Order: sequence, then structure tokens, then C-alpha cells
Amino acid sequence: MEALGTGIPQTKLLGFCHKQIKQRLFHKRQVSKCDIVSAFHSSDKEHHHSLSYNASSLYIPSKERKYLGKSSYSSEACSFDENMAGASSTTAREKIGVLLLNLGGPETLQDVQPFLFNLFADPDIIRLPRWFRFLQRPLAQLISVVRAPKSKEGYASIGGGSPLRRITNEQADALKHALEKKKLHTNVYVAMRYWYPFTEEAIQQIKRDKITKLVILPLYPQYSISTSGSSIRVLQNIFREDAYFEGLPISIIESWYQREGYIKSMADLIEKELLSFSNPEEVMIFFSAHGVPVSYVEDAGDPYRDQMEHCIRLIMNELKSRGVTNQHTLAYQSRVGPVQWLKPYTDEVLVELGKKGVKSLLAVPISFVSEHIETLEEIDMEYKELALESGIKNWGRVPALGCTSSFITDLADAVLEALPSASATSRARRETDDSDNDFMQYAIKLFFGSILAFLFLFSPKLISSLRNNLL
Ligand SMILES: C=CC1=C(C)c2cc3[nH]c(cc4nc(cc5[nH]c(cc1n2)c(C)c5CCC(=O)O)C(CCC(=O)O)=C4C)c(C)c3C=C
Ligand SMILES: [Fe+2]
Repeated sequence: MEALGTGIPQTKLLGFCHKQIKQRLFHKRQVSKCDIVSAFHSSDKEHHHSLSYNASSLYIPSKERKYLGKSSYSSEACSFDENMAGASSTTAREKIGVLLLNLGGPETLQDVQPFLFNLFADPDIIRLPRWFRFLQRPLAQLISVVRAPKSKEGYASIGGGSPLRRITNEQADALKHALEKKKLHTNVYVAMRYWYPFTEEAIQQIKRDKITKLVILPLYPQYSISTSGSSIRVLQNIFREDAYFEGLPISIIESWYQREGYIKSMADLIEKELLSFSNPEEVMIFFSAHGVPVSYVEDAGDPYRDQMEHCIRLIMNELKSRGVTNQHTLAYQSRVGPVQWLKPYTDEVLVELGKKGVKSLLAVPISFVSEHIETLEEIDMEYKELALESGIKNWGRVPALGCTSSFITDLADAVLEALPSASATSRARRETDDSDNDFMQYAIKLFFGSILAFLFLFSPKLISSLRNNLL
């Protein structure tokens, strides 16, 4: 099993694993055991999992570098009235910021290749062993160029670009208003991981606005190393270099799929969509989650699969309590590259269900709260066609939550609940990575690495295998 065509056994990939993050946080003293447990372990309690910390307490091994195709851009943020004070837990002088984390998407077809470069250059997306990390960017360049034509086709079919920026801005606006209704006046910022507005810009804006307390809210209900984890790592890299952020009380809501408001909002959407079928009780509810490579869960301790399964249990229990007792199933979509991804795969399950005689199916995208290429193209076009070809007669799809008011109100409650636990502690002793400072080791790596990179990148076998797997 190889890691995304690198030729490196997947089982040997190191990356920065979730278990290591937990251990390192423990050893850095500043986060209590209790905080970590609440942040990483799922429970049936109906509150979010949040992690309060001071930025300087976190250890991050690798430097963040990314392609920046444009020289300037503005960060998206809702306006902030400095004189307005918030809810009971804040003081009149406090300036509360909410930072929404999201993936970002190409806005034009020209953006697609550099966007893909940013994505594949992320060490949380292609997880290379330490000694091979210098290959990250050349590999990202190669994979992004090879994959771009296929991705462009997808984006062209949904109007020439991703709707993510627009929808996320609308959600930011709606959240700000929902918080205002609850008497908390905030500035809501958007930080995208792979496209505009980039995380770094949102962070600069927070600093310029002199925010005094920050709640970080990833727009992914379930935690994965590859999504929320990656964005949080970037933030940690920025924060530990900056005295302002080291002193800023911060609370991170790591995952929130188990919140009552979210579960009920999802159940509402499903219930409503079932009614569009002529025989609603016969419809198979088909949850389709974005996949991750199996090694993330089995080797790196990514809680994503557990959280996904738990999330679906909670939604089905909620539906049951409303008298909806349809059959349901979960499958994983959008795999990339030759490695094993979480199973079962959406396309394979659709064919099986067709063979088994399922006639009506309601697809429910479950890992993301906005419409995006994988709902609009992959589910609505590719999977629908496959399902109909496989014998399924009646197809439906639940829309993404977007700005559904019960959902946004619940996110506002999550922010309010997270605020009291935002905390800052004194500057921690920084742990530097010895090997990063060791010039000899670096030179040796570079020498052998260059030879390997040459063999790797210019091998016709590798290039044709990449083409087969990425197109
Ligand atoms: C919870 C959601 C997501 C997980 C987990 C995730 C992991 C993951 N993704 C890739 C590769 C690609 N993802 C792409 C687009 C994309 N991914 C998500 C969400 C998750 N990804 C979203 C919302 C989007 C769409 C953004 C948009 O523009 O609308 C793409 C680009 C599109 C394409 O070419 O298919 C790639 C590539 C990996 C490798 C991965 C886990 C390791
Ligand atoms: Fe993805």
C-alpha cells in the first residue's frame, strides 16, 4: 500500500499524528488532562468538545509553506463595533472574535491547479515520513498538475468555481447576527486553509482589530487530522511566533457533531426531504461522508470515523424519536490516489443497493455544512447517474445546512458556551526541534534526498501510475 503514489509504504508514514498531538499537549503542562479528554473523546453529552489553550504551549514540528498566487487580498470579516459589549461572561472592554475555519475552494478554473498545489503541499493531506518531507512541494506540484484537468472539469460543471467562499461568508454573517440576538457582539472572521481568504490574512485582521478573546470554530462537524486538524496546526504555527497571540485567551471548538441543535437540524432536513418521495417509509437514507485514508484512523489515531458513526447514530435516534424508522447506511466518497480509504466506498455501495433491489434512496452529505464540488458534482451528477444505472428509480438529496437558522443558532450557542473556557497562560518554554538546527544532518538529507527525488519524480513508471490513479 502506497501513500498517494509516492512509492512509500503507507504504514510507515509518520506525519504528525493525532496521538502524538495528545501526548505532546500533556507534556507541555499547559493543557489539563481534562481539557484534552473533552476535546478528543466523543460522548453522548450534548455539548461541543472544546479545547482551551495558550498558543505558546503547543509544539509543531514542521514549518508551514504555501503557494500564494496573489500578492494581496482582503480578509472576510463582519464589522465590529468596539463600543458594544457582549453577554454576561464578557466585560465592557472585551472584543470578542470568532474565527471560522474552512477548506476554501478555487473561484475560477485558473485557480484550480494552484489550489490543488496548496492542498497536496499540506503535510496533513499527504503525510510523508520526516526524511521525505522535502519532497512535499515537488510532489504537490506533480500531483496538482496531473490532477488539475480532471478537477477543472468538475468545477466547470458547477459553474466554473467553488461556492465555498460565498457560502462561508453568508454563514459568518448569519452567525454574527445570531450572536447579536443573544447579546454578544463579535467580529466573525473566515480563515480558509487552501484558498482565499487564507488563514494568515484573517489572523492579521484579528490582530489589527485588537481582539481580546477568540473562539475558533472549524466548519467541519467531525474532527479529522486532514481538515480541522490541519487548520489548527497552521494557526498554532502562526500563534507560537507571535507574542500577541501567545497572550490571547483562545478556545477551540474541535468538533460539534454531537450538539443537539446540529443533530435536530440535520433530522429536520432529512424528514422534509423524505416527504418528497411518494413512499417515504421505503426510502433508504444514504449518508455519504468524505473519506480519509484508512491509515489516518488506524495508524495516526484520527477520531474521524468514530465521530462519523456516532453522529449518524445520534441523527437516526432523533429521527426514530419522531417516528421515522427508515433503513439507513453510511459510505465514504471522494477518494484520491492509490491508497486504501475508509470503506465502504459510496460508488460500490450504490451499485450493491441497486442489485439488492433498493428502489428509493435519499443521499445525505454528512461531513460538511455547505454545498461544494462534492455535493454539486460528485453526488448530484456522478452518484445519481450511477444509482439510476444500478436500478435505483427514485433519487433524492438532502441539501447542505448552509444558513439554516436552527443550525446557525446552535453554532452561536456553541460560541457562547466556549467563551468562558478561553484562557491564556504565561509564555511556555519553546521546544525547538534539534534536527532542524543541525546543519550537517540537513546537508546529508538534502544530498540523498535529491538523488531520491530525481529517481522518484522522473521515473516514467511513477508518472504513469499517478495518471492512472488521479485521473
Ligand atoms: C470533512 C471533509 C473533508 C475531508 C475529511 C477531506 C479530506 C481529504 N480531501 C482530499 C483531497 C481533495 N479534497 C478536495 C476538495 C474538497 N474536500 C473537502 C472536504 C474534505 N476533504 C471539500 C469541502 C472540498 C471541496 C472544496 C470546493 O472547492 O468546493 C479536492 C479538490 C477537488 C477535487 O479535485 O476532487 C481534493 C483533491 C484528501 C487527499 C483528503 C484526506 C487526506
Ligand atoms: Fe477533500
